[in-house]
Amino acid sequence: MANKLISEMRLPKSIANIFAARNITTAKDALSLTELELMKLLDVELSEVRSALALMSEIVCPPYQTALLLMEQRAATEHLGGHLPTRLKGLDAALCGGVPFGVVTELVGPPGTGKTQFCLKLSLLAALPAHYGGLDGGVIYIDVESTFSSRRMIEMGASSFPEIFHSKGMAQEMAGRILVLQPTSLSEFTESLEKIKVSLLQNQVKLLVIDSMEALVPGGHEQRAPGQHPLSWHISLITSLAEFSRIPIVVTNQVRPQSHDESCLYPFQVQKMDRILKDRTRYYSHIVAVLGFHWAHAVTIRLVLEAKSGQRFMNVEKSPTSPPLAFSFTINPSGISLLTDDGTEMVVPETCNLSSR
Ligand SMILES: Nc1ncnc2c1ncn2[C@@H]1O[C@H](COP(=O)(O)OP(=O)(O)OP(=O)(O)O)[C@@H](O)[C@H]1O
Repeated sequence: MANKLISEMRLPKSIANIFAARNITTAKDALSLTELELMKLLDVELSEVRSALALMSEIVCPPYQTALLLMEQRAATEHLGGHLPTRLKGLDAALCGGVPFGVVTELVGPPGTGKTQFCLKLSLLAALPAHYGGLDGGVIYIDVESTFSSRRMIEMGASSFPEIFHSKGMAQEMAGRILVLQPTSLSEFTESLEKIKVSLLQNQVKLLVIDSMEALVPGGHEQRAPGQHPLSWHISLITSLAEFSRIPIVVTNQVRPQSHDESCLYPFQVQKMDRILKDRTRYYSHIVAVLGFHWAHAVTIRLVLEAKSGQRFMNVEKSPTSPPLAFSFTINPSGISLLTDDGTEMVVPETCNLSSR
């Protein structure tokens, strides 16, 4: 902005010409001099200098917004916002209604903890007719690990919404709204993403699932220079897709420790749970998201799924609306169920302290 040309600022011609004659061509050139210096240099009255500077400042300053204006804008675009309710009462309360539109939500955890089960249920909920609380839309499910199971999804539907799934043709209709892509390589994944903007519009997509990103880059946890990660382009595209389409984007991943030192391990990687409970902050403080810092910052909500001693936990590890909370859950024919709607607040002051590493 400061490099804007004075000749394009519609100053009175007389003073604009003097600036040009003194070789003061940009707003930056003029605004870095004092009023007195300008008076001397341009040989004009103080009042003329002041009005020229005022006009330039107005043009080059980024526009400010009041909190009231921001609130009004938010209210006006509320219909573009919103949430996909997960139907897990405590989690929806923590997330102010469910998985938010327009941002990336990450599910992380080791194999078998329920990430895919959660994604299948969310897909079903997005495809469900609006009068049953769904989004009545299409879903694009990028199934990198080939773990998508339509049979399991219909089982979840029939157990959770028997009135819909037992009526003739509804299971087929719901399943028909979910487009499954199974890229087998990073280049196929790249191709799918390149075409996705059009598919989102054509199929009235209300949810995009990627299960999982990390599976695309073996050794993706290795530390690389910023911008050198093989998924850098994909990460930027996914965040911009979320903003552009205003739909929820859910991505599954794994997290790994940066070192083999046990103090840097994630709770699910530590054998003795009591050690974690004693010093939970220590374990959480060293998390490094498997796709690195670029990804860590691209994610607005991170839910960590873990299983220990036969018990499963879902932790709200990063959220703009909730403190770190832990919910215990089970997986049953209808999908994921919370054992209690009240989450346990976790004392994890350094949970989001990824960048400090
Ligand atoms: N019908 C069902 N009833 C109860 N539990 C089930 C059912 N189907 C699957 N599960 C449970 O779901 C778990 C698998 O979850 P899921 O496939 O979501 O794991 P994941 O975290 O996605 O793993 P990965 O990273 O390997 O893909 C299994 O441990 C199994 O116990």
